[in-house]
Amino acid sequence: MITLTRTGAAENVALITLNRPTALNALCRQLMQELSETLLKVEHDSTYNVIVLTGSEKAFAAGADIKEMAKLEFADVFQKDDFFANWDTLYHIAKPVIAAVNGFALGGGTELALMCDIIYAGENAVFGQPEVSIGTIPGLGGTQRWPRFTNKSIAMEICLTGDRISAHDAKEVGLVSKVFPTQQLVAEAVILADRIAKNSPLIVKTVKKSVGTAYETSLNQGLEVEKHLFQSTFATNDRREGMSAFSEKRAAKWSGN
Ligand SMILES: CCCCCCC[C@H](O)CC(=O)SCCNC(=O)CCNC(=O)[C@H](O)C(C)(C)COP(=O)([O-])OP(=O)([O-])OC[C@H]1O[C@@H](n2cnc3c(N)ncnc32)[C@H](O)[C@@H]1OP(=O)([O-])[O-]
Repeated sequence: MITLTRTGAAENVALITLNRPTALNALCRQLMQELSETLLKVEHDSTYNVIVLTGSEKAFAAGADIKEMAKLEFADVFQKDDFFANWDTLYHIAKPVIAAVNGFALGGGTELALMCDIIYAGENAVFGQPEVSIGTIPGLGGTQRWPRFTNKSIAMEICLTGDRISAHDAKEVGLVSKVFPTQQLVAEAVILADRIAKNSPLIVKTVKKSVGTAYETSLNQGLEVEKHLFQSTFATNDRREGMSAFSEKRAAKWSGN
Protein backbone atom coordinates (compact mmCIF):
# COMPACT_ATOMS: atom_id res chain seq x y z
CA MET A 1 0.00 0.00 0.00
CA ILE A 2 3.09 2.23 0.24
CA THR A 3 5.82 2.65 -2.32
CA LEU A 4 9.20 4.21 -1.62
CA THR A 5 11.18 5.61 -4.56
CA ARG A 6 14.59 7.23 -4.44
CA THR A 7 14.59 10.41 -6.53
CA GLY A 8 15.97 13.95 -6.86
CA ALA A 9 19.05 15.32 -8.61
CA ALA A 10 21.34 13.84 -5.95
CA GLU A 11 19.17 10.75 -5.36
CA ASN A 12 18.63 11.82 -1.78
CA VAL A 13 14.88 12.52 -1.90
CA ALA A 14 12.49 9.84 -0.66
CA LEU A 15 9.24 9.84 -2.62
CA ILE A 16 6.67 8.01 -0.51
CA THR A 17 3.42 7.22 -2.32
CA LEU A 18 0.14 6.12 -0.75
CA ASN A 19 -1.11 3.39 -3.02
CA ARG A 20 -4.54 1.95 -2.19
CA PRO A 21 -6.46 2.91 -5.34
CA THR A 22 -9.54 0.77 -4.68
CA ALA A 23 -10.42 2.89 -1.63
CA LEU A 24 -9.04 6.30 -2.70
CA ASN A 25 -6.11 5.77 -0.32
CA ALA A 26 -8.40 5.54 2.71
CA LEU A 27 -6.12 5.28 5.72
CA CYS A 28 -6.70 1.79 7.06
CA ARG A 29 -4.60 0.28 9.84
CA GLN A 30 -2.35 -1.66 7.47
CA LEU A 31 -1.66 1.39 5.30
CA MET A 32 -0.84 3.48 8.36
CA GLN A 33 1.46 0.79 9.72
CA GLU A 34 3.29 0.53 6.40
CA LEU A 35 3.51 4.33 6.16
CA SER A 36 4.92 4.54 9.67
CA GLU A 37 7.51 1.82 8.96
CA THR A 38 8.55 3.50 5.69
CA LEU A 39 8.87 6.91 7.33
CA LEU A 40 11.07 5.48 10.10
CA LYS A 41 13.22 3.62 7.57
CA VAL A 42 13.81 6.87 5.65
CA GLU A 43 14.36 8.84 8.86
CA HIS A 44 17.14 6.47 9.93
CA ASP A 45 18.79 6.26 6.50
CA SER A 46 21.31 9.10 6.16
CA THR A 47 21.29 8.80 2.35
CA TYR A 48 17.84 10.41 2.35
CA ASN A 49 17.66 14.15 3.13
CA VAL A 50 14.08 15.17 2.31
CA ILE A 51 10.75 13.34 2.01
CA VAL A 52 7.95 13.97 -0.48
CA LEU A 53 4.64 12.36 0.50
CA THR A 54 2.02 11.95 -2.20
CA GLY A 55 -0.96 9.86 -3.29
CA SER A 56 -2.51 9.40 -6.72
CA GLU A 57 -3.85 12.04 -9.10
CA LYS A 58 -7.38 11.14 -7.90
CA ALA A 59 -6.75 11.03 -4.17
CA PHE A 60 -4.08 11.98 -1.70
CA ALA A 61 -6.20 10.20 0.90
CA ALA A 62 -9.98 10.12 1.44
CA GLY A 63 -9.56 10.01 5.21
CA ALA A 64 -9.47 7.30 7.83
CA ASP A 65 -11.06 4.05 6.68
CA ILE A 66 -14.72 4.52 7.56
CA LYS A 67 -15.59 0.86 6.99
CA GLU A 68 -12.87 -0.18 9.44
CA MET A 69 -13.94 2.44 12.01
CA ALA A 70 -17.65 1.59 11.69
CA LYS A 71 -17.10 -1.60 13.71
CA LEU A 72 -15.35 0.07 16.63
CA GLU A 73 -16.75 0.92 20.06
CA PHE A 74 -15.63 3.58 22.54
CA ALA A 75 -13.52 1.08 24.50
CA ASP A 76 -11.67 0.07 21.31
CA VAL A 77 -10.54 3.60 20.54
CA PHE A 78 -10.11 4.83 24.13
CA GLN A 79 -8.38 1.95 25.88
CA LYS A 80 -5.95 0.68 23.31
CA ASP A 81 -2.72 2.60 23.82
CA ASP A 82 -1.52 1.81 20.33
CA PHE A 83 -4.67 3.07 18.61
CA PHE A 84 -3.04 6.28 17.40
CA ALA A 85 0.52 4.91 17.40
CA ASN A 86 1.13 4.85 13.66
CA TRP A 87 -0.80 8.07 13.08
CA ASP A 88 1.68 10.25 14.96
CA THR A 89 4.87 9.02 13.30
CA LEU A 90 4.78 11.57 10.48
CA TYR A 91 4.61 14.49 12.90
CA HIS A 92 7.73 13.31 14.73
CA ILE A 93 9.93 12.90 11.65
CA ALA A 94 12.93 15.26 11.92
CA LYS A 95 13.66 15.42 8.17
CA PRO A 96 11.62 17.90 6.13
CA VAL A 97 8.43 16.45 4.64
CA ILE A 98 6.66 18.00 1.65
CA ALA A 99 3.07 16.93 0.96
CA ALA A 100 2.21 16.83 -2.75
CA VAL A 101 -1.58 16.73 -2.70
CA ASN A 102 -3.66 15.87 -5.74
CA GLY A 103 -7.36 15.00 -5.64
CA PHE A 104 -9.24 14.23 -2.45
CA ALA A 105 -7.53 15.09 0.83
CA LEU A 106 -10.41 14.64 3.24
CA GLY A 107 -10.57 14.05 6.98
CA GLY A 108 -7.42 12.19 7.99
CA GLY A 109 -6.11 12.93 4.47
CA THR A 110 -6.10 16.68 5.10
CA GLU A 111 -4.77 16.02 8.61
CA LEU A 112 -1.88 13.97 7.22
CA ALA A 113 -1.02 16.85 4.87
CA LEU A 114 -1.21 19.31 7.78
CA MET A 115 1.42 17.25 9.64
CA CYS A 116 3.86 17.84 6.79
CA ASP A 117 6.15 20.88 6.71
CA ILE A 118 5.16 22.27 3.32
CA ILE A 119 2.02 21.57 1.29
CA TYR A 120 2.06 21.83 -2.51
CA ALA A 121 -1.30 21.15 -4.16
CA GLY A 122 -2.39 20.09 -7.62
CA GLU A 123 -5.15 22.14 -9.24
CA ASN A 124 -7.65 19.32 -8.65
CA ALA A 125 -6.95 19.02 -4.92
CA VAL A 126 -9.81 19.33 -2.45
CA PHE A 127 -9.36 19.66 1.28
CA GLY A 128 -11.92 19.25 4.02
CA GLN A 129 -12.91 17.78 7.35
CA PRO A 130 -16.13 15.86 6.65
CA GLU A 131 -16.05 13.96 9.96
CA VAL A 132 -19.01 15.96 11.31
CA SER A 133 -21.17 14.52 8.52
CA ILE A 134 -20.45 10.95 9.65
CA GLY A 135 -21.09 11.61 13.33
CA THR A 136 -17.58 12.20 14.62
CA ILE A 137 -14.93 14.93 14.74
CA PRO A 138 -11.44 15.25 13.27
CA GLY A 139 -9.15 13.12 15.44
CA LEU A 140 -5.75 13.65 13.94
CA GLY A 141 -5.23 17.34 14.59
CA GLY A 142 -7.79 18.93 12.26
CA THR A 143 -9.51 21.02 14.93
CA GLN A 144 -6.14 22.21 16.25
CA ARG A 145 -4.10 22.80 13.11
CA TRP A 146 -6.74 24.53 10.95
CA PRO A 147 -7.07 27.44 13.44
CA ARG A 148 -3.29 27.70 13.77
CA PHE A 149 -2.60 27.57 10.02
CA THR A 150 -5.59 29.69 8.89
CA ASN A 151 -7.90 31.38 11.38
CA LYS A 152 -10.74 30.56 13.77
CA SER A 153 -13.55 31.53 11.40
CA ILE A 154 -12.24 29.36 8.55
CA ALA A 155 -11.43 26.47 10.89
CA MET A 156 -14.91 26.56 12.39
CA GLU A 157 -16.58 26.75 8.98
CA ILE A 158 -14.54 23.82 7.61
CA CYS A 159 -14.98 21.60 10.68
CA LEU A 160 -18.63 22.51 11.44
CA THR A 161 -19.95 22.10 7.89
CA GLY A 162 -17.71 19.39 6.45
CA ASP A 163 -17.50 21.54 3.30
CA ARG A 164 -14.60 21.00 0.95
CA ILE A 165 -12.31 23.74 -0.36
CA SER A 166 -10.39 23.82 -3.62
CA ALA A 167 -6.62 24.02 -4.01
CA HIS A 168 -6.81 27.71 -4.92
CA ASP A 169 -9.01 28.49 -1.90
CA ALA A 170 -6.63 26.48 0.29
CA LYS A 171 -3.78 28.64 -0.99
CA GLU A 172 -5.76 31.80 -0.38
CA VAL A 173 -6.36 30.88 3.28
CA GLY A 174 -2.71 29.93 3.78
CA LEU A 175 -3.05 26.17 4.01
CA VAL A 176 -0.89 25.40 0.98
CA SER A 177 2.06 27.34 -0.33
CA LYS A 178 1.78 26.71 -4.08
CA VAL A 179 -0.66 25.25 -6.61
CA PHE A 180 0.49 23.48 -9.80
CA PRO A 181 -1.13 21.69 -12.73
CA THR A 182 -2.06 18.23 -11.49
CA GLN A 183 0.41 16.30 -13.62
CA GLN A 184 3.36 18.58 -12.73
CA LEU A 185 2.78 18.52 -9.00
CA VAL A 186 5.08 15.69 -7.90
CA ALA A 187 7.92 16.91 -10.14
CA GLU A 188 7.59 20.40 -8.62
CA ALA A 189 7.63 18.95 -5.10
CA VAL A 190 10.82 17.04 -5.96
CA ILE A 191 12.40 20.25 -7.34
CA LEU A 192 11.61 21.91 -4.01
CA ALA A 193 13.00 18.91 -2.14
CA ASP A 194 16.22 19.20 -4.18
CA ARG A 195 16.57 22.86 -3.21
CA ILE A 196 16.22 21.96 0.47
CA ALA A 197 18.53 18.94 0.12
CA LYS A 198 21.36 21.16 -1.17
CA ASN A 199 21.75 22.54 2.35
CA SER A 200 23.39 20.79 5.28
CA PRO A 201 21.04 18.03 6.51
CA LEU A 202 22.04 18.85 10.08
CA ILE A 203 21.19 22.52 9.74
CA VAL A 204 18.00 21.75 7.78
CA LYS A 205 16.78 19.61 10.68
CA THR A 206 17.63 22.45 13.07
CA VAL A 207 15.62 24.92 10.98
CA LYS A 208 12.65 22.52 10.94
CA LYS A 209 12.81 22.14 14.71
CA SER A 210 12.95 25.89 15.22
CA VAL A 211 10.07 26.78 12.88
CA GLY A 212 8.04 23.87 14.29
CA THR A 213 8.49 25.34 17.77
CA ALA A 214 6.45 28.36 16.69
CA TYR A 215 3.37 26.10 16.65
CA GLU A 216 4.05 24.62 20.08
CA THR A 217 4.96 27.53 22.34
CA SER A 218 4.47 31.19 23.14
CA LEU A 219 6.51 33.77 21.17
CA ASN A 220 8.92 34.31 24.07
CA GLN A 221 9.54 30.59 24.56
CA GLY A 222 9.94 30.15 20.81
CA LEU A 223 12.46 32.99 20.62
CA GLU A 224 14.46 31.34 23.43
CA VAL A 225 14.47 28.00 21.57
CA GLU A 226 15.52 29.75 18.36
CA LYS A 227 18.36 31.54 20.15
CA HIS A 228 19.70 28.28 21.63
CA LEU A 229 19.41 26.46 18.32
CA PHE A 230 21.18 29.33 16.56
CA GLN A 231 23.97 29.17 19.17
CA SER A 232 24.19 25.39 18.75
CA THR A 233 24.98 25.76 15.04
CA PHE A 234 28.29 27.32 16.15
CA ALA A 235 29.31 23.90 17.48
CA THR A 236 28.96 22.31 14.04
CA ASN A 237 31.46 21.78 11.23
CA ASP A 238 28.75 22.63 8.73
CA ARG A 239 28.37 26.14 10.18
CA ARG A 240 32.16 26.61 9.95
CA GLU A 241 32.20 25.20 6.41
CA GLY A 242 29.20 27.31 5.28
CA MET A 243 30.74 30.58 6.44
CA SER A 244 34.23 29.70 5.12
CA ALA A 245 32.78 28.71 1.73
CA PHE A 246 30.96 32.06 1.54
CA SER A 247 34.19 33.99 2.27
CA GLU A 248 36.21 31.85 -0.17
CA LYS A 249 33.52 32.21 -2.88
CA ARG A 250 33.06 28.47 -3.37
CA ALA A 251 30.27 25.95 -2.87
CA ALA A 252 30.05 24.51 0.63
CA LYS A 253 30.80 20.82 1.16
CA TRP A 254 28.57 19.58 3.94
CA SER A 255 29.76 16.85 6.28
CA GLY A 256 26.52 16.63 8.20
CA ASN A 257 28.15 17.23 11.55
C1 LIG B 1 -8.59 4.09 12.76
C2 LIG B 1 -7.74 5.21 13.40
C3 LIG B 1 -8.35 6.56 13.30
C4 LIG B 1 -7.45 7.68 13.71
C5 LIG B 1 -8.06 9.07 13.64
C6 LIG B 1 -8.65 9.46 12.34
C7 LIG B 1 -9.30 10.78 12.43
C8 LIG B 1 -9.89 11.31 11.16
O1 LIG B 1 -10.04 12.70 11.41
C9 LIG B 1 -11.24 10.67 10.82
C10 LIG B 1 -11.54 10.56 9.37
O2 LIG B 1 -10.73 10.77 8.50
S1 LIG B 1 -13.15 10.08 8.97
C11 LIG B 1 -13.16 9.95 7.20
C12 LIG B 1 -13.32 11.26 6.52
N1 LIG B 1 -13.47 11.11 5.10
C13 LIG B 1 -14.65 11.08 4.46
O3 LIG B 1 -15.69 11.20 5.07
C14 LIG B 1 -14.61 10.92 2.95
C15 LIG B 1 -15.33 9.64 2.53
N2 LIG B 1 -15.31 9.47 1.11
C16 LIG B 1 -16.14 10.16 0.25
O4 LIG B 1 -16.88 11.02 0.66
C17 LIG B 1 -16.09 9.81 -1.20
O5 LIG B 1 -15.52 8.53 -1.35
C18 LIG B 1 -15.30 10.81 -2.07
C19 LIG B 1 -16.04 12.13 -2.13
C20 LIG B 1 -13.90 11.02 -1.51
C21 LIG B 1 -15.14 10.25 -3.51
O6 LIG B 1 -16.38 9.91 -4.06
P1 LIG B 1 -16.45 9.06 -5.42
O7 LIG B 1 -15.49 9.64 -6.41
O8 LIG B 1 -17.87 8.94 -5.76
O9 LIG B 1 -15.82 7.64 -5.03
P2 LIG B 1 -16.53 6.53 -4.10
O10 LIG B 1 -17.26 5.57 -4.94
O11 LIG B 1 -17.24 7.14 -2.94
O12 LIG B 1 -15.20 5.83 -3.48
C22 LIG B 1 -14.45 4.85 -4.18
C23 LIG B 1 -14.19 3.71 -3.21
O13 LIG B 1 -13.40 4.20 -2.12
C24 LIG B 1 -14.05 3.91 -0.89
N3 LIG B 1 -13.76 4.98 0.09
C25 LIG B 1 -13.66 6.30 -0.14
N4 LIG B 1 -13.37 6.96 1.01
C26 LIG B 1 -13.30 6.00 1.98
C27 LIG B 1 -13.04 6.06 3.38
N5 LIG B 1 -12.74 7.23 4.02
N6 LIG B 1 -13.05 4.92 4.06
C28 LIG B 1 -13.29 3.73 3.45
N7 LIG B 1 -13.54 3.64 2.12
C29 LIG B 1 -13.55 4.74 1.41
C30 LIG B 1 -15.52 3.86 -1.25
O14 LIG B 1 -16.25 3.16 -0.26
C31 LIG B 1 -15.46 3.15 -2.60
O15 LIG B 1 -15.26 1.78 -2.40
P3 LIG B 1 -16.38 0.71 -2.90
O16 LIG B 1 -15.79 -0.60 -2.48
O17 LIG B 1 -16.47 0.92 -4.37
O18 LIG B 1 -17.63 1.08 -2.17
